[in-house]
Amino acid sequence: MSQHKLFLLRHGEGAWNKENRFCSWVDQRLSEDGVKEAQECGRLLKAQGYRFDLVYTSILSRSVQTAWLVLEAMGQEWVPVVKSWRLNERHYGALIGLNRAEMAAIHGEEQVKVWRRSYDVTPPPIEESHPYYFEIYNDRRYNTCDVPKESLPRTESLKEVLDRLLPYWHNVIVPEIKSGRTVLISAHGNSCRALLKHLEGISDADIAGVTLPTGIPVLLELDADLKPVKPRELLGDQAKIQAAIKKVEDQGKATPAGK
Ligand SMILES: O=C(O)[C@@H](COP(=O)(O)O)OP(=O)(O)O
Repeated sequence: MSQHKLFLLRHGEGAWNKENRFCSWVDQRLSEDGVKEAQECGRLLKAQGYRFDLVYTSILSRSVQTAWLVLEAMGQEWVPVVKSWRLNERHYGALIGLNRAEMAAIHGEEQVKVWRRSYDVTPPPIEESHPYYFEIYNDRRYNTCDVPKESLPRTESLKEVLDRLLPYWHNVIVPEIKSGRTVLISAHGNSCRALLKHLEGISDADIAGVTLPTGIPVLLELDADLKPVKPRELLGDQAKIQAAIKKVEDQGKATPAGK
């Protein structure tokens, strides 16, 4: 029997989603379309009568901004928003800032798919010579983490995302859900995929086929042990959602659709 509703949300479109660049730990704000997606998401959730008690975000602006816009559109601005680096997007290492289509043209679409969607393949780490290294690690938000800055990742597979996310899930989020609070997690494509893998028991192979579009809320209905009682539901116009998923998948093609 469904005891709890949990909502996962990949933030609205960010500036680098539009440019088809791996954004990861670079702090980009939402694009104009991303702002609209987040507001639309809030309007949809309000129209369907949902109410949140707590919102969790990463410490990247695009997920925080999305949470604010959703709550504003729902008229629930008072709801607490709690942030943790453990919900950050996957650290894409040396791939950060690179264009996916250009990478596919150089390394092949299959390699780009392996980097983006496989469970346990780790891209090369980011080095100090990388153009975004100091922008990331000199940012004072990374002084606030529950691990020393030196221990923060320099690259991650999806498995490593799950490894750093699960302690936060179990110790911080689970007790709130079990105490009856309705939680929204406003995070990222891969941090949400990692959590979905855990909650739904998706195999290492099958997680490669799971892609989340921006700004679309995912509803999970969970039993008392936080096991899903039915398939996840992506809320909204299903034809538009399928088109949005295809658009994200096609970002890894050498010549993305529309070019
Ligand atoms: O890091 C990024 O560029 C995207 C994910 O990229 P892909 O795994 O889809 O390539 O993360 P998000 O926009 O959810 O923060």
